[in-house]
Amino acid sequence: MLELHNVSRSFSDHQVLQDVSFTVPGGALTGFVGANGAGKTTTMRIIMGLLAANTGAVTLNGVELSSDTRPNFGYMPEERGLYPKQPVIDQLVYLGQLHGLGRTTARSRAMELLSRFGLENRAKAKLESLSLGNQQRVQVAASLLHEPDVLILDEPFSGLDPIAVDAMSSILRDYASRGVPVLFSSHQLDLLDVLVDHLVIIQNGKILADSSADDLRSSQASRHRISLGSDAGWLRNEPGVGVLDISGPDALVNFDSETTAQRILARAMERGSVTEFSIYRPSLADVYREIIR
Ligand SMILES: Nc1ncnc2c1ncn2[C@@H]1O[C@H](COP(=O)(O)OP(=O)(O)OP(=O)(O)O)[C@@H](O)[C@H]1O
Repeated sequence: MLELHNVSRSFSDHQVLQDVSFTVPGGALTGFVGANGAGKTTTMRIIMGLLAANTGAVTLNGVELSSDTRPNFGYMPEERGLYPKQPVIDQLVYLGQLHGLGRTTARSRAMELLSRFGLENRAKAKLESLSLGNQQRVQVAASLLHEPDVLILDEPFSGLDPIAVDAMSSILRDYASRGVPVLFSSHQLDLLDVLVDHLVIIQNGKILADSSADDLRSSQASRHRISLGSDAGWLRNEPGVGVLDISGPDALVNFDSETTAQRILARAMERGSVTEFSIYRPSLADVYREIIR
């Protein structure tokens, strides 16, 4: 398990991270979300040791990180680090060697990863000749070459089409299933909903949530989605009903009790047709919007 303990960081007088503490469990995919400028990249760079924290510590399995332990990290930075004009395989072999692999091992690891990502036929192509999705896969392959103990990825899904998103998701899930902590940032909340096991939410450099996805979803009051044959505006005047949204005949509400839910169902049926009356399970996108409000 990777843990941040009260990490703070300022640039001049701008405090970018304030007492940031969270966990990235092993064997789980952890999503890291927050608005532009919230502090995600800064946090990841501190985890990687590319930037120093002013205060606080980062530990892996309880041991504070030093430059000796960080080489086992895999990192995909926001500013992608590969050379567009160089052949894919040459760059991967070179990076593998930088991580201490012998040339032959680096080449065989690189080819193994490329074939796992369906790119074995593009090994000799220049990076720039690949589609964005395939370039992104090569970037991830570069971060996996040395079989890292921790994987940190800055927006690995940005700019990918749905097929490439699926491929990237299965690569990350596969890697996490080895027991490795995987942390990735993303602005795609719908994707996080299906992908992550654990979610960390950051806003203005402060952590607002650090929980399993299931706990976060169940932390929200249960809601009901109602669709009627006519305008649902009357629900606003009913005691015990909290209206979250009404749009013509459709409403999203919460009830103060099951008794209220049953009373409203009966009232709705008296008034006309009821096409939907169902419990609505909040998505992580709903939870995120609720928490940052
Ligand atoms: N080297 C730096 N010098 C000064 N300010 C910086 C530096 N690096 C980051 N910042 C500031 O820190 C804040 C957080 O930036 P950061 O890149 O960590 O946010 P982010 O959550 O990754 O944003 P995005 O989603 O847009 O990538 C921003 O206000 C940014 O301008």
